[in-house]
Amino acid sequence: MLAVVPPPVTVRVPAKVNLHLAVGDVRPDGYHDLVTIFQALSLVDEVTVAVADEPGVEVHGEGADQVPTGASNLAWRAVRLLAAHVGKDPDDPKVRVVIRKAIPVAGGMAGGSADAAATLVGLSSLWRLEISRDELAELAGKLGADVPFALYGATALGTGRGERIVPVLGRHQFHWVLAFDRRGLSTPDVFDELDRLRAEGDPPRVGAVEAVLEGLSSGDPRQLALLLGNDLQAAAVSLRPNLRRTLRAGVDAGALAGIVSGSGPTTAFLCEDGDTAVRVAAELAGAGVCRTVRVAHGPVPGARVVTTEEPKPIPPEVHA
Ligand SMILES: C[C@](O)(CO)[C@H](O)COP(=O)(O)OP(=O)(O)OC[C@H]1O[C@@H](n2ccc(N)nc2=O)[C@H](O)[C@@H]1O
Ligand SMILES: Nc1ncnc2c1ncn2[C@@H]1O[C@H](COP(=O)(O)OP(=O)(O)OP(=O)(O)O)[C@@H](O)[C@H]1O
Repeated sequence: MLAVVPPPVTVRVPAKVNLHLAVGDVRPDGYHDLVTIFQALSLVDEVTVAVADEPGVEVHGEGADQVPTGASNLAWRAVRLLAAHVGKDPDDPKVRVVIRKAIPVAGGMAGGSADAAATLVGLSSLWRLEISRDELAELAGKLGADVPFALYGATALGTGRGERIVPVLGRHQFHWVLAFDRRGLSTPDVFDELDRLRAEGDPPRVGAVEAVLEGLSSGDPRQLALLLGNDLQAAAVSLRPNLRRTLRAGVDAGALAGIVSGSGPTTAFLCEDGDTAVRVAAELAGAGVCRTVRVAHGPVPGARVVTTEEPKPIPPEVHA
C-alpha cells in the first residue's frame, strides 16, 4: 500500500521587540541574566516544512542573501533537534524547509529564533507529534534565548537568558514603526560591547520592570512610552552611531518614543495609534536615516500553523 505523504505545513511566526531589557552581569556560561518584557509584533516570517527525500533549507525575502542555508541555519538546527528528540535520524530527517522572511536579519527582532520556533511547530504538525507547547519550549531553549518566546508570542516576561517565559496578560493593541538599518549587528558583539562600556564607566541601566508592567496594563501608549528601556541600547549605538540620528528622527516625525529593538540595529517607535504610525513611517522613510520602514502592531500570537484558507498577511511595509 502506498504510504500517504502528509501535505506541507506552513507556520506564521512573529518578530519581537523588548519593551524593557535589563541586562545583568555576565555568567560563567558566557550568557547574561536578563529581565525583559517581550512583545510579539505583526511583522512575520512564514516557514513551510514538507516531507522530501532531498533535505535542505531555502530562504526567500528580506535579507535572504545574509542567511545561511546549511547546517547553521537556525531552522535546520530545529529540524535536527526535534528529529533526534522523537527518535528520527537527525542526519536524514526527510524534510525540506522553505522560509519566506520579512523579519530583518540580525536586526534584534529574533528573526532566526522565530524561524526555529516555526519549524518546531510545523514539524509537530507534519509528523503528527503529541508534544505540548511547554515541551517544545524546553527544546526551543536549547536553540537560543529568544526561541521560546517566539512559540508563545503575545506579551511576556522573560528571565534567565530570556528563555524562561511568563505570559503578561493585556487587552490593548500598541502601534509601532520599525526602522531597518542598512545591515545587521551580531548579538554577541553587542553584549560584549555592553560589558566593555560597563568596565570603562557606568552606562545608564533601566529601572524596575514593575513600572513597565503597570504601563502595559494601563493600555495607554503615552504612559508606556515613558517607560520603554533597553540596557543594550548604549552598546548598539556605540557600535552603530547613526542610530542616534534615527532615534531622534522617529520622535521628530511624531512617535511617542523610540528604542533599539533587542541587540539592534532595528529601532522601534511606539505611536499613539495606527494612523499616526502610518504618518510617522512615511516621514521616517523619507528622512534618509534608515534603509526601510515597516508599520506593525502588537501583541500578536506566537508561531502558529496557517490553515490554507487563511488570507496571506498584508505586507506591513511602507516603501522607503
Ligand atoms: C538580545 C535579545 O534578543 C533580547 O531578547 C536576546 O537576549 C538574544 O537572544 P538570541 O539571539 O537568541 O541569543 P543566543 O543565540 O541565545 O545567544 C547569542 C549570544 O548572545 C549573547 N547573549 C544572549 C542572551 C543572553 N541572555 N546573554 C548573552 O550574553 C551570548 O554571547 C550568546 O552567545
Ligand atoms: N533562519 C534564519 N533567519 C535569520 N538569520 C538566521 C537564520 N538562521 C541563521 N541565521 C543567522 O543568525 C544570525 C542572527 O540572525 P537573527 O535574525 O536571529 O538575529 P537577531 O534578529 O538579531 O536575533 P536576536 O534578536 O535573537 O539577537 C544571522 O547572522 C544569520 O545569518
